[in-house]
Amino acid sequence: MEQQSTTPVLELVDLVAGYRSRHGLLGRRNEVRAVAGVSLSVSAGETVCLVGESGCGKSTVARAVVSLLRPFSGEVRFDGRNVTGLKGRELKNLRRQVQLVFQDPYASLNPKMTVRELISEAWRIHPGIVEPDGWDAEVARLLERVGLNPGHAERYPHQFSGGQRQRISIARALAVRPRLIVCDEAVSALDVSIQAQVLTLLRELQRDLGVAYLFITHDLGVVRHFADRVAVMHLGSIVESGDTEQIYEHAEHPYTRALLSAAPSVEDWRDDAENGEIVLTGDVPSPLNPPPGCRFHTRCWKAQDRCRTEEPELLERGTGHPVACHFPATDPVAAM
Ligand SMILES: Nc1ncnc2c1ncn2[C@@H]1O[C@H](COP(=O)(O)OP(=O)(O)OP(=O)(O)O)[C@@H](O)[C@H]1O
Repeated sequence: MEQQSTTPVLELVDLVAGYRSRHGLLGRRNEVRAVAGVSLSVSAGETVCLVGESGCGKSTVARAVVSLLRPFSGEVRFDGRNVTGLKGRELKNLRRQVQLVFQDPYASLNPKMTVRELISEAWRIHPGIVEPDGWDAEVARLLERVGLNPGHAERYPHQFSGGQRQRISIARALAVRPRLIVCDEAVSALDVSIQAQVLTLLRELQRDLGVAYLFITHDLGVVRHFADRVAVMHLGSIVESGDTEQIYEHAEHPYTRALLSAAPSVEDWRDDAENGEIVLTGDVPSPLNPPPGCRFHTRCWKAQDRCRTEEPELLERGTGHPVACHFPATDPVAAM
C-alpha cells in the first residue's frame, strides 16, 4: 500500500525576514526585521491562518513564502526541501506550486486583459499544463468552478464586482494546479456576506482538490469556521498557535484575547472577557526598535518585571498549545 507522506507542504523554520535600505532610512542597522524568527507548518489540504494586526509582518511572511523576498536567515521548505534562494527553472517550478491571492484583486488583475487572457497567461508561462487548443474550454471550466458565468470570459476586470474579481483571482491561481495558495487578506476588502461566500468557495475547492491554504488576515472573526489551525502573530513573532478550537475557546496570550474580544463576530469573547471588550492602549511598537523582553509588554495589562526583561519563548506551558507568555491565562499567578 502506498505510504501517505507526512511531510508538510510548507514549513517555515526560524524565518527572519524584512527590508534593507542603502540610505539609512531604516535606522542604524539599515534594516527592519519585520519577521523575527517565525516557525510554522502547513500540511497538504490544511488551512492555517496567520492572524495579527496591521504591520505585524504577515505580508512579509507571505512574500518570503512565494519567493518575492529573500529571508535574512532561516528556511522556507516546500515538501521538505529548502527553497530559499532558488533561481531560474527551479524558482519557476516552485511558483507554479505556490500561488498568492492578494487583498485587492483590482490592483493584482491587469485591467487591460480579459478574464480569458488573465487565466490563460499562466499556461503561457508554465507550458505543459493545458495545451493551447484546450485553453478556452479550461477557462470556461475554471470560471464555472469558481461560480462565475463561463460566458463572461471576454469581459474585463472592471466589469465585475469585488467578490467576482476575487473569484477571478482564485480561478487564475487554480489554473496552474498549485499545492498551496497563500491568501493575503484575500477577503478583507469584501462585505461580510460576500466574504462568507468566498470562504465557502475556498473550502469547497480544498475538499475537491486537496489544496492547502496559508490564510493571512487581521480579523480573527473571519477565520473561526474556516481555519484548521491558527497562528497569532505580534510584532514579527508568533505568540500563540493551536487548533482553531484551542485558540477560540482557550486563548492564553493576552494579545490573542484582546484580538478575540475586538472581533465583531466572536460574540462569546465580548461577553466573557472579564471587563467587557479589551481595548489595547498605546501605540504598536515599531519593528525598527522593538521593546526588550516580551514585545507585547508595553501594551499588556498583566505585564510584570520579568516581562520587561525576559523574552518569553513559544512553549507549551501546561496550556495544551504553545504560547509565548510568562503569565498565560491558565497560570495561577495570571488569574489572580
Ligand atoms: N518595503 C518596505 N520597506 C521597509 N519597511 C517595510 C516595507 N514593507 C513593510 N515594511 C515594514 O515591515 C513591517 C511589517 O509589514 P507587513 O506589511 O509585513 O505587515 P502586515 O502585518 O502584513 O501589515 P498590513 O496588513 O498592514 O500589510 C511594518 O513595520 C512595515 O512598516
